[in-house]
Amino acid sequence: MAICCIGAGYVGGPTCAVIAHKCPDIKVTIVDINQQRIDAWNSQNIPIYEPGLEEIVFAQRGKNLFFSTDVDGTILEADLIFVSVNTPTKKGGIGAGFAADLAYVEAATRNIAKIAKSHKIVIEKSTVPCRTAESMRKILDANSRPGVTFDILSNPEFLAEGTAIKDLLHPDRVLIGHLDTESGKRAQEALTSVYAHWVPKERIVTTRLWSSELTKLAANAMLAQRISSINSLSAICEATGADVDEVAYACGLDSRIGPKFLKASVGFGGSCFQKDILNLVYLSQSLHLPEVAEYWNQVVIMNEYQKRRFAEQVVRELFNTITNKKIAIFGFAFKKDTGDTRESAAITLIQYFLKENANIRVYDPKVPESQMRYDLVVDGGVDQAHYNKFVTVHDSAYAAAEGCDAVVVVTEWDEFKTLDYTKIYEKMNKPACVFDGRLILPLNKLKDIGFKTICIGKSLPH
Ligand SMILES: NC(=O)c1ccc[n+]([C@@H]2O[C@H](COP(=O)([O-])OP(=O)(O)OC[C@H]3O[C@@H](n4cnc5c(N)ncnc54)[C@H](O)[C@@H]3O)[C@@H](O)[C@H]2O)c1
Ligand SMILES: O=c1ccn([C@@H]2O[C@H](COP(=O)(O)OP(=O)(O)O[C@H]3O[C@H](CO)[C@@H](O)[C@H](O)[C@H]3O)[C@@H](O)[C@H]2O)c(=O)[nH]1
Repeated sequence: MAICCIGAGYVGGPTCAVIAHKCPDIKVTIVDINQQRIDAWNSQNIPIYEPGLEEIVFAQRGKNLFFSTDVDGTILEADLIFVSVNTPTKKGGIGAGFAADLAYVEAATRNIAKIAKSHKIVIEKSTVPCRTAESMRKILDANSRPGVTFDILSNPEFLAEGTAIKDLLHPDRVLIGHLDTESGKRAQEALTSVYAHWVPKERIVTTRLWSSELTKLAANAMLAQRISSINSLSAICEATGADVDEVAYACGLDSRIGPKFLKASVGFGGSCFQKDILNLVYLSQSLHLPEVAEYWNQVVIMNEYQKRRFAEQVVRELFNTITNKKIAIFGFAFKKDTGDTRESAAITLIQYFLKENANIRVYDPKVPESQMRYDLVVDGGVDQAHYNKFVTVHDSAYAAAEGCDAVVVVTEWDEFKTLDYTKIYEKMNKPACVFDGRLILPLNKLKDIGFKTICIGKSLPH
């Protein structure tokens, strides 16, 4: 069997590397139109930081795992084709700001139709709106060579960045949506046989196509909803003296609620949650279900509120002005153990602080300066000259904090928990403040050192 994966990104790369690792009898080729990305996958410096990924890629590459820009040639020889391209939120036109931009999915689908000379099983791996498979089928049928047939499956990916390899090796479930036809069932069995190399049969769930597509949006919306719920409660905690960690812990002990995804924070980031909820909101609006749309939209609104609330608190605690003050930002990635910065809360916070003319000194163990510059200047609208004057990037937390008025913890990197905060305190301006946007620091210890400590969801006397 030969598998082609179109899209060598955060999903295509790790997912198909794990398939190659677990299925030595299958040839897996991951293709992309981005030459630079493919070159990086073929180098010693792979383009994605993900614990455990490098080891798997280095072990399989050149054996049954290949990275290539030969999209057409790979489609031609494949039996199964994963479409794992990006589906960002549309920036213009109908549905701008909400709907998913399906241009990349459509381009990949048209390419498959044009090239295929034999039957292909086309698998939606990208996160797409409900009933996208129907559009893909129409495109394939209308553009294929005579006699060439296709099956379409939905196989959404549930991996989280930072734990992608663990999630792929031990998934809670693998979901395969298929049409209720003989051919659809055969296609589903073919894909099931791939996952069955390592995933227990009872964890491979099969549903109708549309249920599978909707499940992906629903799962992300529900996960994000839990974060917005606890974040909304964090505001009540600060106002009342309750402690959000205690509330989350005690709520999570109820087996019907469970403990996961109840960590209050400066707000969720990442390329998926916001995009997929907005997608669900748009779908609901399109289906003339305004109350449903409004319900889910509130999850995003609460997330924006949380980021803004935290940024305003920093300014307030620094005597209502941060002009020319130095603020150390600990962490730029959207979560720990990844170098991905898409929709990171750090971007929003730094934009806010720059508008107040603060000096920003950033440290992140995995995000290079070029990425920060891209996110803030190219994508984030910060003036280049302003960035050059007010933002510096440092190679350690200690260096970033030197001479600062405040440290703001934005990403929950483990190393921030065990820094020598006495050493940091000594080199900061006084009063020295620590704002813990992730609830990871030993605040009582920091207070004893002399820090003024401010933490989401806790009204600590500082
Ligand atoms: N990032 C995640 O953790 C995650 C998890 C689950 C699902 N998803 C979903 O998976 C999809 C991919 O996400 P990602 O984070 O991997 O995106 P990504 O931007 O990292 O990768 C997508 C890749 O597809 C390539 N591409 C686009 N059009 C192409 C074409 N026509 N032919 C060949 N290559 C093409 C791009 O060059 C890019 O390298 C999205 O729909 C996303 O919502 C992402
Ligand atoms: O209790 C929590 C859990 C997470 N977060 C934040 O939420 C964001 C998203 O985290 P996470 O879900 O762990 O990472 P993602 O890689 O965005 O993964 C989500 O999005 C993927 C893309 O669709 C899905 O496949 C995953 O199942 C889903 O968890 C990050 O900023 C986290 O810091 C919190 O603030 N509190």
